[in-house]
Amino acid sequence: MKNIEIAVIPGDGIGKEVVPFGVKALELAAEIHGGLSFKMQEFPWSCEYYVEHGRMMPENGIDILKNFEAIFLGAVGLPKTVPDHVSLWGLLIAIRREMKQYINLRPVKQMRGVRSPLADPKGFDILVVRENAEGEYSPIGGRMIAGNDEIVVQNAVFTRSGTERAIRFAFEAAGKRDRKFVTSATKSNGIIHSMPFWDEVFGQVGREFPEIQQTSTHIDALSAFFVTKPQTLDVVVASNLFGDILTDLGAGIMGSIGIAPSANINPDRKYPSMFEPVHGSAPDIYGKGIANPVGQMWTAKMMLDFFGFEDVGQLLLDSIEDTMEAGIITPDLGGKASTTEVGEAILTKFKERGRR
Ligand SMILES: NC(=O)C1=CN([C@@H]2O[C@H](COP(=O)(O)OP(=O)(O)OC[C@H]3O[C@@H](n4cnc5c(N)ncnc54)[C@H](O)[C@@H]3O)[C@@H](O)[C@H]2O)C=CC1
Ligand SMILES: CC(=O)C(=O)O
Ligand SMILES: [K+]
Ligand SMILES: [Mn+2]
Repeated sequence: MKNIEIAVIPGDGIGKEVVPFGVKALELAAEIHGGLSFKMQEFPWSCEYYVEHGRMMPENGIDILKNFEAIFLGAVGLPKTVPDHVSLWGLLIAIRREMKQYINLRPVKQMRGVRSPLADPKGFDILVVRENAEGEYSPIGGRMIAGNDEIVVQNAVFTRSGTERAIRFAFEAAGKRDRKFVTSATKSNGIIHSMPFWDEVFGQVGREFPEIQQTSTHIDALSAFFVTKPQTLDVVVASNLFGDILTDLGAGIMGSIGIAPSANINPDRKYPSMFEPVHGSAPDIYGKGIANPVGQMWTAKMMLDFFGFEDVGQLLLDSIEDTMEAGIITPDLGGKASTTEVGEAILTKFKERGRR
């Protein structure tokens, strides 16, 4: 029997509405598998917690999380109450960095049962490998001289080790896929220090993988290719910000921001990895009961995969697609079903598939 201890952080907004279905999917996965169990502990760390305590999590929050094998998170952010840079850097980004979750894996693929907004999606299947611990997400810089002459500096940080490990991870991931093709997202025509450096490292690491087809594409053109010919892409490796933007675009071509999953991975497994959907707390729909739970539930599948339970994870993904194919979908996908109706329908399918 494998027992996995998980810290559950619903966070803010619709995170609180979709996480319960992700948790139920994990519990059901354990039941179906038979040799797996989860011990979950929930933490109320969020913007509401901030209002009460003046911080997003306790001072020893990171130490507390280190006792778990994984973190299952919803979303962070309540911009009318706490500025986004304060809330995200106080919880989400703090965890990514402190836990050395330097890889963010984000699949982008055409789903059964979802109508892609692309006229001819051609079965695209992309894995975005996003550098997740440095790059453009950086606390370095500052503001001076308030008023009309104000000066603001924001520095991006690229280390050789950080860049190499992200790119190497992407090549290794491509080696396990059919197409064996890595595209590097660059912008070395406009960003004259970090991106030529990124390209140089991509070339150097790429030489270790002669069996993998490899190319560099500027992020602007690559964004267009996500729309015009996503079926030509396989693994895409990108810096922190580029990967962030490309994966909401990826969610868009899949059909909705509400269905995309992600895994913040510490490949060394020295610290817990964190699993959260791509989407944020969606304050515009929070409280209406219409948030799509698919992103959170597919994220549960990524966690099952990470721990080596790919078979039951595949059953969960199949159940998600069955449900969408049956037309049980939330308004973001053009349907009328509620969060609960979709979540429960997926769990019912999952139970059926688990019995077979
Ligand atoms: N990883 C995280 O925790 C993230 C947090 N945020 C935070 O979330 C807050 C809102 O940010 P936004 O830029 O509006 O991004 P968002 O992803 O929360 O929402 C963007 C749009 O997608 C829709 N949407 C998102 N998830 C959905 C779901 N599951 N079902 C149906 N519709 C869904 C929303 O209603 C909204 O119209 C901010 O505080 C932001 O900083 C944003 C992105 C990621
Ligand atoms: C904040 C956000 O959207 C992300 O890093 O994924
Ligand atoms: K999220
Ligand atoms: Mn994002």
